Amino acid sequence: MTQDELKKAVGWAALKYVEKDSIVGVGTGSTVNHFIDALGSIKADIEGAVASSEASAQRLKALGIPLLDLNSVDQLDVYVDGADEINPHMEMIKGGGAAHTREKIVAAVAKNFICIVDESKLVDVLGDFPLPVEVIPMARSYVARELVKLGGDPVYREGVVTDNGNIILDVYNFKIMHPVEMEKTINNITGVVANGLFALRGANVALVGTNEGVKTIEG
Ligand SMILES: O=C(CO)[C@H](O)[C@H](O)COP(=O)(O)O
Repeated sequence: MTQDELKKAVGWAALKYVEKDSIVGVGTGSTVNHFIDALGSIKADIEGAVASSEASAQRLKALGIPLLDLNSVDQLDVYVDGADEINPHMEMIKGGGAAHTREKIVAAVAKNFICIVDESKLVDVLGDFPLPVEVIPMARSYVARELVKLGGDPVYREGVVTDNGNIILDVYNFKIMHPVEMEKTINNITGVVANGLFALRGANVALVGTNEGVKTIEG
């Protein structure tokens, strides 16, 4: 199977976590795009969706799925999203699509985070994928210097402006042995909006697309 076929398989498999008449938290990315297509097939059975990005919102809207503002929702049953890396502790790196800040916010409101990935995203130690950090534009150089002090090599993602009007630094060469501590440390740098580590709030379930079928890992 191609990587996109594996993504499609997990996108559709995630439907089984969607409760009737519920509001669904929806992530961002090429794997989630398959989940959005799947959600379109049951749109009459759900109340609507909360999107973690403008891109996902557009896609949901195009399929006629009602969009809700997160501020009007107390709790979501599920949040479904992809990841750039996931380790055996269900900790992730996200933000390859520059959407991780809103993804963290929507995930925070959800009881269960269902992570949908193809098997290339499974790792033992996070950090081969450069860690995305969303930064207030005027703090770019200061934050970059602080990230160098932590041992990373930050690179400005040219031409990318997040949905929140900020910039992204991708940090190379971190071997992230202690994701929770690293997530807190980077978030404490003044000027950082959010980093792409999802360790304080990891996934509850991972659906992994493999050539042998979709595997379910529970956290
Ligand atoms: O965090 C994300 C976007 O900010 C995505 O979930 C992550 O980049 C995975 O994307 P894809 O499903 O396209 O491989």
